[in-house]
Amino acid sequence: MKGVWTTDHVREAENRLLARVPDGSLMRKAAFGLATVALRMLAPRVTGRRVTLLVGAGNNGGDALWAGAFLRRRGVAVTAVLLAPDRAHPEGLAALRKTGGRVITEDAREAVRAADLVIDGIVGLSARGPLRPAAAELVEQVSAPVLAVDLPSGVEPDTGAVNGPAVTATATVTFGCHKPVHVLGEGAKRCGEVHLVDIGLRPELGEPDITVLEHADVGRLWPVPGPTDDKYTQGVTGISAGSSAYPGAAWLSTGAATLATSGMVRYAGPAAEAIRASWPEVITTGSVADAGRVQAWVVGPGMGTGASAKEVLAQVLEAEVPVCADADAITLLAKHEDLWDARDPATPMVLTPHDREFARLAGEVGDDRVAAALRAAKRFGVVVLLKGHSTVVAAPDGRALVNPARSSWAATAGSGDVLSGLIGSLLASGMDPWLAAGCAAMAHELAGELAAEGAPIPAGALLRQVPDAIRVLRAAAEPVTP
Ligand SMILES: NC(=O)C1=CN([C@@H]2O[C@H](COP(=O)(O)OP(=O)(O)OC[C@H]3O[C@@H](n4cnc5c(N)ncnc54)[C@H](OP(=O)(O)O)[C@@H]3O)[C@@H](O)[C@H]2O)[C@@H](O)CC1
Ligand SMILES: Nc1ncnc2c1ncn2[C@@H]1O[C@H](COP(=O)(O)OP(=O)(O)O)[C@@H](O)[C@H]1O
Ligand SMILES: [K+]
Repeated sequence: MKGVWTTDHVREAENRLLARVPDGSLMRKAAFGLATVALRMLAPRVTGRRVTLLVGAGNNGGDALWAGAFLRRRGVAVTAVLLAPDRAHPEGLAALRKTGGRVITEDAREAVRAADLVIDGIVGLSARGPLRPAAAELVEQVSAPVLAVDLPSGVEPDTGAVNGPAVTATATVTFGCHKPVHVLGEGAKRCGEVHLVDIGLRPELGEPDITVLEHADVGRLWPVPGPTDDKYTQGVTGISAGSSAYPGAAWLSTGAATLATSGMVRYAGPAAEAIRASWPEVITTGSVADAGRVQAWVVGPGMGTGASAKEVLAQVLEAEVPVCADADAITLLAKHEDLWDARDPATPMVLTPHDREFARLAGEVGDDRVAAALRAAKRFGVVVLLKGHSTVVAAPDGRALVNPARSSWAATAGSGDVLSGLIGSLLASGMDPWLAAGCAAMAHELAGELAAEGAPIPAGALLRQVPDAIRVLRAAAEPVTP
């Protein structure tokens, strides 16, 4: 598991650390790490290569200037462009000048265009809003790879939102810990590869604000049958989905539950015949009332939002087993407040809205997706999985998890139906609902990537890769044998 801390918490931790280490030592440590990555990006030839530093008013610029001094010692030709000449970090500037670095304050376009590598030290943790015009104009001239200091300037550090001109980095070097910008939304894409430099901050940081699961975590958590298990002990998943208009949603969701865990899947609804034909191992019935016992329900995909769908949803909620409510079930819950009364608040529930469904339920998502999901989770007393390129999973107790996608191939019609089936099967196994949603999000994204191999895919292809995704996750959890 990887932890992520908000800028407020990073700053508090930094202040505690700064109070007990010699002046300037943290910045030099950070800058040395930055220079090391810069050298790797310039390799194999380093001497004589041209690095241009874009230097802003604060410590982010200070990091860039100190890194410039380290690069000078390795024979790199370094030019610093000072965007706020009167406020450039004095010690960093002195160090760069001492090593023979060039410093300019105007006519910087040529230095930017001619660079083999540009280091973005415009703004870091204190950034607010997009790049200002002078910086934006220079950044537009860049054609070389960009190494961002702490974060790509112009991106909001705590949300990853991009609301105007911002740097797109080839790589980002961050210090002490990951921050939200590195895992959330557009910002995460703008970071490129993120390198973490240890500056001794970890002991000063408390519990992370956001958790990012890794393959090995999910591989360890994925339920597998043991010697004493049978088809019932592993949890039976119930799927209440589909309609005559959308039988495909039922097929995708049921298929995902069938492939995700051993045990048993029951389907209840109008697509029973189609389900039986392609998933013969699924026990099918026409209605939730006739379905028999399940340990978790998935409800919503393609079920419609009319009176009969509302009735079905109420039956599912009254069953007092964990529920994953997706798609039309979310719209129904937003439309009919009385549906919430059917639910025992102590029974786990996962809602899986995309942005428009979220808006119906809890208002516009806005820039801060983690805060929005946490707010809704608390208000409704449920786990909220907010879909997107970075999937956010928030629990009512304040836990937040982010699954940043490495590609966007999963953004295809019906892929959300697959996700709901995965979540349902993990809930049926008894997994904590917050983890169930997080593990499912990772398996889903990985299945999409395995299926796509560089070309668009339908949701059915993503579904077929679920077993391979689970294999990859489980393999990551295996101890390495020498
Ligand atoms: N503390 C530590 O121990 C360590 C810290 N470290 C480093 O310090 C960095 C944080 O440094 P910091 O706090 O000095 O602020 P920083 O982000 O450089 O901003 C400076 C000023 O920029 C301005 N500005 C704001 N928005 C802007 C925009 N959109 N476009 C243009 N300008 C904008 C605004 O000033 P304004 O012009 O508004 O007066 C703001 O005050 C951190 O990211 C890491 O790199 C490392 O060395 C490790 C040890
Ligand atoms: N840009 C994106 N990058 C990666 N994954 C995405 C992106 N957009 C959507 N997804 C994922 O694709 C799925 C789409 O779900 P949803 O919108 O409910 O589709 P549908 O209702 O057609 O099944 C979700 O798992 C979501 O997280
Ligand atoms: K930066």
